Amino acid sequence: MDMKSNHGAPVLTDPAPINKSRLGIPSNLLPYSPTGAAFSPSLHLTIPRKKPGKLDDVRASGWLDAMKASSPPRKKLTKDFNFEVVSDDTDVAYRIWTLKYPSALTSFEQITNYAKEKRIVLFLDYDGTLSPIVDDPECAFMSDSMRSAVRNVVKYFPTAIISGRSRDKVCEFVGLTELYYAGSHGMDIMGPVRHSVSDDHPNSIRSTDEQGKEVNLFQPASEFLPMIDEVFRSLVEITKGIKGAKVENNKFCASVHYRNVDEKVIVASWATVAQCVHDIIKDYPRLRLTHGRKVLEVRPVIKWDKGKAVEFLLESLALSNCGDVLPIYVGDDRTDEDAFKVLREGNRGYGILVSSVPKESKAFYSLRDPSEVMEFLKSLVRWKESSAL
Ligand SMILES: O=P(O)(O)OC[C@H]1O[C@H](O[C@H]2O[C@H](CO)[C@@H](O)[C@H](O)[C@H]2O)[C@H](O)[C@@H](O)[C@@H]1O
Repeated sequence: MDMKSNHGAPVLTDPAPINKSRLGIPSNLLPYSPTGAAFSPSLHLTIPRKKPGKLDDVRASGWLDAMKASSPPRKKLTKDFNFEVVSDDTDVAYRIWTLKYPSALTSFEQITNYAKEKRIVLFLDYDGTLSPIVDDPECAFMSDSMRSAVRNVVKYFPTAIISGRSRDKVCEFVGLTELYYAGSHGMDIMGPVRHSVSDDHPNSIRSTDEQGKEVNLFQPASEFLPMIDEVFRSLVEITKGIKGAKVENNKFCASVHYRNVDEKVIVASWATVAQCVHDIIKDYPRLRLTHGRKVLEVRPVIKWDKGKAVEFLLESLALSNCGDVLPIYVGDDRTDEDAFKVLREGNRGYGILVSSVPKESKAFYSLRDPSEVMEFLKSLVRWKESSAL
């Protein structure tokens, strides 16, 4: 992989927002959907207008549709996949879906057959993958059994956790030192030191980890730190009257959670959250919005994402461009699709989507939930141990 052309300088895209948008909405305010996730245009909310025309901004730009789509109703899910099933038949729909995205557990032999003679590198998302989704983001703890599964897998396979959270926060949740961490959707990578071109990048600095080990800290969006901080504070201020809304500082991005906001409460609905975020970021053409699971994420307009982070880490580990390397990425969210895409399009490895409902994805395989992720990690360890005998 050519680090100079691919990673050396994350290029800032054109900050000029006007005339590139549909409906005259600045491009940074359009829902960012690199994978073409389906947003239903027919979803409709009855919401009183704050100011004439105002809520039309977020509705027309698709924000509300995308917010709805972050937890789609059963009917919609089955309709998206053209399943002629009634809404209660989610299990049937799921089983049909797994024809396209087979379970990584039932396909385990197929995966390991392919992995024979190859070095597996593991990339794991955190929320919804290693820890179950919970109402309070501060309480998304990883179970001890999951921690022990990760600790064991790390003994055999180079492993990195790539999260939307701040790197410090995800390190604190995971509490293991033997692996690599990338926070802020890959915009804050603490990886191994390697005397390669990536180490010479201005956004790359030598540092030491908590154990005093020399590491390479790569922060391609470092110049955005003051801006994100300012926006974080404005978002806290503007949403403080919205019951259930919560703003999280993820260092190089800010996340506005609406999981606990009542979707239909007239005075403080999802539409109000969307409008508040819109009102703040419309003045920041160098920031854009992405959608996660009941969360709006404000992040810099740079060409950097979890997919780039995977490529960067493979390069740092000197495992890029090696025919005998099999990267496996396990994740549950839209932002993980960037990594699935990199693996699929480069024909390099497998994405595994964690989902208990049918979803379109660039992944190859699926797992239902974090407990299946744990089972998969344990299976990898058993396989490795038995093949070493
Ligand atoms: O890339 P990830 O590690 O999956 O992080 C993505 C976001 O995860 C967190 O939010 C999600 O999980 C919360 C806890 O289960 C849940 O309450 C929330 O609704 C989910 O969106 C995290 O809080 C965000 O900052 C991350 O960006």
